[in-house]
Amino acid sequence: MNIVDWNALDAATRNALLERPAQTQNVERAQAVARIIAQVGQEGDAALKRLTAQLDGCELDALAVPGEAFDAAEALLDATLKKAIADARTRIETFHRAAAPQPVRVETAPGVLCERVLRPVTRVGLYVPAGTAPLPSTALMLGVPAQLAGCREVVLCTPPRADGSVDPAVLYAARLCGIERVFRLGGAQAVAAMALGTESVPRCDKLFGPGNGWVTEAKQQVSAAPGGPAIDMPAGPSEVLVIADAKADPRFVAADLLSQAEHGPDSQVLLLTDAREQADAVVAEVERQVAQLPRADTARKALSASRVIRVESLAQAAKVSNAYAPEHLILNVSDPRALLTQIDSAGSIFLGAWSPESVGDYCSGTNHVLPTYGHARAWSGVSVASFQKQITVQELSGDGLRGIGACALTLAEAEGLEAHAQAVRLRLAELEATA
Ligand SMILES: NC(=O)c1ccc[n+]([C@@H]2O[C@H](COP(=O)([O-])OP(=O)(O)OC[C@H]3O[C@@H](n4cnc5c(N)ncnc54)[C@H](O)[C@@H]3O)[C@@H](O)[C@H]2O)c1
Ligand SMILES: N[C@H](CO)Cc1c[nH]c[nH+]1
Ligand SMILES: [Zn+2]
Repeated sequence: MNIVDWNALDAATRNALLERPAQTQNVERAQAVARIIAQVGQEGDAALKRLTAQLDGCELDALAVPGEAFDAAEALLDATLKKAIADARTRIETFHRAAAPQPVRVETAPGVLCERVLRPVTRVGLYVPAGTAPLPSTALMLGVPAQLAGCREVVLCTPPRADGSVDPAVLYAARLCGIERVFRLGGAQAVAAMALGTESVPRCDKLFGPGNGWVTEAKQQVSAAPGGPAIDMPAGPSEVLVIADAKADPRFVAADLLSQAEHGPDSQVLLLTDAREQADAVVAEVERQVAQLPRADTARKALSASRVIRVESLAQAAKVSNAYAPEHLILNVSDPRALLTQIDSAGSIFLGAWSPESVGDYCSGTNHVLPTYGHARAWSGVSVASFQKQITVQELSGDGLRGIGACALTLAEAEGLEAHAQAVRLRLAELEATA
């Protein structure tokens, strides 16, 4: 890990430094994903089975996980893990319920009632990654808000293991969220199946979930197609940016950086510090800790695109962080609340020494499906609102229309839209005649 001084760099080098490794457009991958989507569209289940054999090394008779596999998964898991999944689920539900949008009902003028009602997206498709490692926590992060929103049909896809089975913890977490329609599908083919529908997999209105470059590319392609499903956001390879001052414990900082580096070779981790010794200490500590990780090779690949940047002040660190817009931001500084006021863009923020990013991944209660690639500049993480439509409603009494009708007439006439004006004028005349 090289250490660089932000203030010694020219503008072009600074920009290059804040680019994601996976951001450069991968034309070959985009074309391969387009071919996968086309195959699924043309051949349905037959293409899904062939692609699963090719890409996941798994021959499948049926794509759906059989009902008895859920019971078997529950029996197989040890009690401590089941309790951890259930406890995490409870906290995720507590936060998401509290943060859920509320209906609105307000009179904007006498006799003019405006409302917002909430309706679930009817049929949603969830993707739970399992390439590098199965992520049952992601099943909770998607399943809980889908359940709270009241989505009527929820299907979940996750890559199968070579023997055709699915990680039992994923099945257990899915069932805790009321999901029993699980398909043994991964990558772009899973996304294509949920977007287009096949003999087995229902076509979904909106797709959710993180994944590797194949999954993210596929989500973007299917949502861009005419009539394609909506997607939650581009939630690609994990990222963390840590801002640490001289007081931060370099062991904690290094561990936090490595926690996201171990996700995949194209993950990216950054450290910004205003303390020269802190940068040196963290680099040394990362070297020490990475060697002890089972996923040392993966983490080392991610570290090759990592950044350690010295800044002149924490205020400058906040500006650099805002420009990068990280998925996760850790403020490991003496007064994190003060620094928080200077942060504009991040998926999720962790304050102080005792808030490792890992707790957000699993069990503090916030959602871990978050925008990457800098999309945190404009997107938010998954929430109950992501699974809902917010529909506005208005109801006017005769007096209400009398009160605001002239305003509508003036604006319609100014826009030259006579039929708009007429729809108001006719009613005003009728009210006049019957008064
Ligand atoms: N942003 C977020 O909120 C968030 C949350 C959790 C995980 N993540 C990220 O999700 C990703 C999970 O990736 P993963 O690989 O572990 O699992 P994954 O399930 O996303 O991908 C595995 C699938 O990729 C497909 N695939 C692999 N190589 C392929 C190839 N050469 N051609 C076509 N398809 C291929 C296979 O079908 C396989 O089933 C990681 O990058 C992790 O950082 C992000
Ligand atoms: N850090 C990931 C989101 O970028 C989520 C996750 C799941 N399990 C562990 N981590
Ligand atoms: Zn993680």
